[in-house]
Amino acid sequence: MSRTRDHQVGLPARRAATNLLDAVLQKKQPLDDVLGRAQDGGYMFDLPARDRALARAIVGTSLRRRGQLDAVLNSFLERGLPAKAGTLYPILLSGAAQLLFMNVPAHAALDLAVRLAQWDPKAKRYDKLVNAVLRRVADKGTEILSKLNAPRVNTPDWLWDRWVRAWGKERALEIAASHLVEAPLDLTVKSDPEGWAERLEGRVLPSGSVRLLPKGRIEELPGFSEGGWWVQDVAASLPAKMLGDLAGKRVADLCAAPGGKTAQLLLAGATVVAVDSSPTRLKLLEQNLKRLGLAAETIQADAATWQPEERFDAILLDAPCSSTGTIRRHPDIPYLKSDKDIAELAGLQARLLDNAVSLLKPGGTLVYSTCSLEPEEGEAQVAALMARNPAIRIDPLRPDEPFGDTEWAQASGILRTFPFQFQLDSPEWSGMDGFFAARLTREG
Ligand SMILES: C[S@@+](CC[C@H](N)C(=O)[O-])C[C@H]1O[C@@H](n2cnc3c(N)ncnc32)[C@H](O)[C@@H]1O
Repeated sequence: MSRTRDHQVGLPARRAATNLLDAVLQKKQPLDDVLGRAQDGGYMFDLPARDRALARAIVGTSLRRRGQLDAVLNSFLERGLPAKAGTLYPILLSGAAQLLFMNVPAHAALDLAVRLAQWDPKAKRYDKLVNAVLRRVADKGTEILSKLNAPRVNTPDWLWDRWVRAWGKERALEIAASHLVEAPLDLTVKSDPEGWAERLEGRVLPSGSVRLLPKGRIEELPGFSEGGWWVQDVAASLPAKMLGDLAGKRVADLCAAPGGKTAQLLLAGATVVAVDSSPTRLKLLEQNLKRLGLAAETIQADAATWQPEERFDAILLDAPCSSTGTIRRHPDIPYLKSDKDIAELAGLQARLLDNAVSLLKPGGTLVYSTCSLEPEEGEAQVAALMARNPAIRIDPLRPDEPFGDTEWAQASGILRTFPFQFQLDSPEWSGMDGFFAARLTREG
């Protein structure tokens, strides 16, 4: 294949990556939304699987390494980035990512980036700038990178400051370092973890989850359509387990969609009422349960005000949150969320908690969880609930129950996980989402 033809072959994937980065970083759209749209008709709908995978890898690397890439680019953009330049910034960012972190040969990365600029009416007058800047990135970028603290510079200040305040500098660095590597794919299986691990070339984790390295579309993996398993990070599988054996119990799963925890509650023997305010997400939950051969009553309602006639033996409240514990999987979060979002979400979580408590039978159990590293959405939320409502107590994790003796169980009896935990033998196989969960009881 000639060099020109080779480059043309790589163009659609680069164009998709540029458009995806433009949507996330310049138009502030969540990556999952634009990728989702891509499947059914948007950015990548007509690309073969190999190009889709390449586009995703370019986008992931550009977001994970954005701080380093910006530092390198800025040192060659003497007058900064021109305004109103269309996709110029995503072209430079993704070009630098390919040169510095993806082993793409310089001639290919440069040629493709220049073509992308020429194709965009707003960026085309900067085609020579693209060529000049990326040439310097190829020559000098590695040297500049060697002077940077990668975990720190790839974490925006607003998150870095929060994590240092909450967890100290050492842990903040460990959290940030974990975000440089894409997360593995964890599955919760209905049964036979060893069998599924063998079929999917995965490993069984001590918790019973099966871990794989991400490969292609999830819907195409063996066992998906027959409902043998569902995708759920190992940390996300822990809160429902804190409710223990639920045989014969009536359980409300508030904020239930897409249903990973509903499925766990059903398999633990509960009769489940699954509540979510989003009709589209509730539909997804229904589809997921159907695929898994499970059934729950589903209700579309605002869980902050919902008042059914009967109270529940147990409640799981897996509240909407900033999701800063899932940045390994969602590297766009640092650039889309803010302190303001966290304050607003904390207000909603408090209202959800107050209503959840009112739905609990005396002596009943409530597990409150979030996939956030922010204490306002976890530890502080529970402390404030107990101050408002003296009948609520923490029912501490005991050393003799599953994972009660792990580093995730805190002295106060709550669960707190970090993305740098769960280290296996290589970074690609390691890590877990950052999660908070507390088991609470209502006395009287
Ligand atoms: C963290 S997700 C839940 C994940 C789910 N528990 C699982 O394990 O698959 C939060 C959910 O809360 C829902 N939600 C947000 N605000 C809500 C509200 N006021 N009432 C009910 N559901 C809400 C969202 O639609 C979203 O599906």
